[in-house]
Amino acid sequence: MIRIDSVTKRYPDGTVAVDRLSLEIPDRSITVLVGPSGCGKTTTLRMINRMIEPSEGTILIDGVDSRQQPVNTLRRSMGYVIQNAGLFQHRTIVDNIATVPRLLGWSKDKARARARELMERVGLDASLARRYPYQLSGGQQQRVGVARALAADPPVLLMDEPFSAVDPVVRKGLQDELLRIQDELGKTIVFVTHDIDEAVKLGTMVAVLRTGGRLAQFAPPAELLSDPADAFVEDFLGADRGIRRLSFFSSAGLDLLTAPIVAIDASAEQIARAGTDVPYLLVTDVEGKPLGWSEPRDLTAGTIEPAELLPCGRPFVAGRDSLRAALDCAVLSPTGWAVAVDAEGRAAGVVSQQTIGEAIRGAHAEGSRSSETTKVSG
Ligand SMILES: Nc1ncnc2c1ncn2[C@@H]1O[C@H](COP(=O)(O)OP(=O)(O)OP(=O)(O)O)[C@@H](O)[C@H]1O
Repeated sequence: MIRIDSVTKRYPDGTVAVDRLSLEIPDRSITVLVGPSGCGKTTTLRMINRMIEPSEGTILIDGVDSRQQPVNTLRRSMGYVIQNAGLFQHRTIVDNIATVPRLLGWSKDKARARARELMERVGLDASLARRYPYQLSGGQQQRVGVARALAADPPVLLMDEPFSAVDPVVRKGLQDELLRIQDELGKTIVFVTHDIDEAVKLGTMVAVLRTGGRLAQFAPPAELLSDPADAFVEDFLGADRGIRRLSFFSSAGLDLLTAPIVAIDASAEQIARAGTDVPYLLVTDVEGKPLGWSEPRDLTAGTIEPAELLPCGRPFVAGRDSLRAALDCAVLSPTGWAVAVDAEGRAAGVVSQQTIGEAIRGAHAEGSRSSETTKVSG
């Protein structure tokens, strides 16, 4: 839908912010522009909606040169979200969100109804509708910014570091919300960030730019992590690239053991049978939810005290979470074994660090034969 074709931006003082950039931005997915400060991300984004005009090259929207469209029509087909949301301080939340529909000539009632619907969609409580922006937290304001950009249902969303000013917990919530909205609405999103973790989490495709506005690599995140194009990209991805790549491998194939799991009301015979050739047993409550670890010889039927067990730590959800999540659980576990649970939080099995290590080696070997890796949650 959006094709950037050999675009250069030279500012009047001679600064080349973007240098012969070509990118095919796929429809209905999130394309992230990432790179160090000053590498031309914002300039590129603003050239898409013509807030900045390219010096050379063309930008095609649905195959048509963007310069052939009236600039107002073009901008209304592209929602725009910036850092700190950029809300109108003298307007209520509902009227901020209704801005573009009102400009398009919708009645006040219809525009406000649409705004209220969008508040719900971006996770804002209806009670905030009559407030003013200064009466909202940073994260809430950012949600209003997203709702405002979506108000006229534009096919394209341009987002310039929208979540950079909020704390990491709120930021994660906003990122998850964006992925959910994208799943539901299927917008074409171009997202600027300088945070590679955010790029890897959100991007279907990630464009890494280097200073001087040149493209270093354009690839899906899994490929970026497995095959960085050069030393610059490798450096930008950071030293823990290998660990991060594990987020793309599912825990579904892990060999989970169920034998070393006993319920708190287990009989002496059940404990003896479970503990024959494992160093630790996982004790669960009567519903099967993990309570903690114990060496088999320390367990006596009928007298198991949850407070005396070794903590079992955070479990991973079997099949849903990634190998990275499974490894993290094992590394943090006092026994070196990770606990897998089902969607209801009941123990689904246990797995040792060693088995996870073997699965990782297998996944890497498989991954190097096929680049068909998709994102896994957790
Ligand atoms: N109006 C301008 N006049 C001259 N140079 C400019 C202008 N706007 C931006 N630049 C320069 O162009 C280059 C790219 O700027 P741009 O804002 O696109 O980068 P960025 O990657 O978005 O940076 P950041 O992550 O710091 O926001 C920088 O060197 C910047 O100083």
